[in-house]
Amino acid sequence: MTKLAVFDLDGTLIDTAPDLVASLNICLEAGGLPQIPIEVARPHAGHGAKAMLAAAYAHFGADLPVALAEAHLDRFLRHYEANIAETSRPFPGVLDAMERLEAAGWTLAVCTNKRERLAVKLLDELALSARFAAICGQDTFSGMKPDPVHLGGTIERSNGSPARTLMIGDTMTDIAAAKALDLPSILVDFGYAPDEAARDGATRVISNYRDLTPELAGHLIAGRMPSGDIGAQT
Ligand SMILES: O=C(O)COP(=O)(O)O
Ligand SMILES: [Mg+2]
Repeated sequence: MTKLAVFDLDGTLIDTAPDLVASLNICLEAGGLPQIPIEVARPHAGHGAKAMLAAAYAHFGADLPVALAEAHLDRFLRHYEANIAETSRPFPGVLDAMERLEAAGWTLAVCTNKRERLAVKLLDELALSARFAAICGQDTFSGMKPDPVHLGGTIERSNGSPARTLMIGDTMTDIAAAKALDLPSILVDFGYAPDEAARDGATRVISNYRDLTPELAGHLIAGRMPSGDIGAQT
C-alpha cells in the first residue's frame, strides 16, 4: 500500500491570505467599513470566509446582523471564486518537497476545509491538481476537519491506509484531524494559526519545507523519530 502525504491547503500548501483578504475588503467596503490590514486578517485566513467576516467586524467593533453576514458571505465567495489565484502561490520550498516525496514513491493528497469546487479551481489555476490523488473539501463528505470522516475519506479516495499516512497542516484543526485517526502530523509554523495547542499536538513542527524530506516522513509513519538534527538530513 502506498505511503500517503495529505496536505492542508490554506496556510500550508498555498499562501491564499492575500486573495482572501482582498475579497474580505470588498465586503468591508460594501459595509461602509475601512479596509483591514493583511496582518490583522491573516490569522483568520485558515478558518473560512464566515470567520474572516466575523473577525473583521469584531476588529472594527461593528455589528454584523445575520442578514448582512449572509449577503457578505455570498459577495465574498463570488469575488473570491472569480479572483482565486490572482496572488495566491505555493509556499516557498513546498514544490521541491512534493517532488522529493513523489520521487520516493509517496502519493500526495489534499484535505481542506475550503469548498471542494474552490480548492480544485485554485489548484487547477496553479497547474497543481494533477499532482494529487484526491482533493477533498468541506463539502466532499458528511463532515469536515477535525471530523475524521474528512481525512479518512481523503485517505480512502487516495487508495491509502491510515497506517501509512502523514498529515501536514498549519492549524489545530489539521492536527486534531490527524489525532482522531491516530496519524502522525507535521505543523508548518509559518501558516495562519500555529497556536500552542497545535505545536504541542503535532508530531513534528517545521519552519521550512526543506525539512520535509522522505526520510523524515518515512520515520514519522514508522513511528520512529530520526536521531540528530533534522537540518543535517537535508
Ligand atoms: O477555508 C478554510 O476554512 C480553511 O482551509 P484549509 O483547511 O485548507 O486551511
Ligand atoms: Mg490551513
